[in-house]
Amino acid sequence: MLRVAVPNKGALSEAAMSMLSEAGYLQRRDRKQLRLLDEANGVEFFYLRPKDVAVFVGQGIIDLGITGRDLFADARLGHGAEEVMGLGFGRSTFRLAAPQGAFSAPEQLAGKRVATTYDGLLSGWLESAGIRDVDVVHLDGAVESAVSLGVADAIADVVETGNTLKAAGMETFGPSILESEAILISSSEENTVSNGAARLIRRLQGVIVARQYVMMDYDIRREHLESAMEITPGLESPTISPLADENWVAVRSMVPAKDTNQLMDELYDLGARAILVTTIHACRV
Ligand SMILES: Nc1ncnc2c1ncn2[C@@H]1O[C@H](COP(=O)(O)OP(=O)(O)OP(=O)(O)O)[C@@H](O)[C@H]1O
Ligand SMILES: O=P(O)(O)OC[C@H]1O[C@H](OP(=O)(O)OP(=O)(O)O)[C@H](O)[C@@H]1O
Ligand SMILES: [Mg+2]
Repeated sequence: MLRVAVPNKGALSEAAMSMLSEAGYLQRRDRKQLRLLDEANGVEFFYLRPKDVAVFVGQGIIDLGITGRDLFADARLGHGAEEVMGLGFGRSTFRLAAPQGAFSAPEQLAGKRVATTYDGLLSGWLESAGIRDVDVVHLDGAVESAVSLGVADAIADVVETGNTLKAAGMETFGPSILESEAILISSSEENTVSNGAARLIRRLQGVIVARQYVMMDYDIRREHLESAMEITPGLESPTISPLADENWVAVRSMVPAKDTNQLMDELYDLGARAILVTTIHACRV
């Protein structure tokens, strides 16, 4: 039986469960439920603290898990587990921040105190950046208050909209330490090719593609077909069907959802007509 860890609370929990539901797996209804057996799919789900997911998968107790790339890096597992793929939700950036004007470069942190919830991630980055003698202060949350309360000179934290930092009168400085999103991790490479795991990975890939692509249909005169196919090359290659009027063909192609309007404008300018866009409910790529 494949064992899969899912965040039980926090920023990633709901989105992780709805992605698994979309992929055809049973998910818990009760927020207090700690495990759930999906017998039909041969998977047992364990609902764990997102920070602990990496630990269980790293020790091989659980085969696959969903967590944040920043949380995974923070666990500093070395070869214990590996990232299989990004899941396209829970995006954030891990940044240094301090009161406006206090610091302009991370090198200035030598000899200073930096508060964070992610000490493993921060210490690893400071080491690799060659910034020594930084006092990393561990806090469990509300890190933005650390400077005004006098326990630190700067902080390192998750930034999504930047509203929390702004409200605390702080600004980011230095480079982005990590671009994070929800990821699928695996306890070993062999594990990802076992029957149940390979199927779960394929299903999640299908959900990601169904969310990122739409289906575009249009009619175009034959002489413009080649240029049109350059605009909508599709995943493999577009489907071309004959029309009753033999000067025209119908084209069907998957295109990135975010480019929809731009592509419709380009196709229209080329002479395409009856341009239709439909969402993809599910797919296997
Ligand atoms: N706005 C956000 N705030 C916090 N975490 C976010 C945000 N957007 C995305 N994430 C991601 O969610 C994960 C943090 O999950 P976690 O459950 O620890 O969040 P949390 O809301 O801080 O939970 P808690 O504070 O209860 O520990 C990280 O991978 C982080 O990058
Ligand atoms: O850039 P923003 O969109 O403002 O989001 C980032 C903030 O959200 C998270 O805090 P959370 O609400 O999880 O509280 P916590 O610090 O107590 O964990 C994170 O730690 C930042 O404080
Ligand atoms: Mg938090």
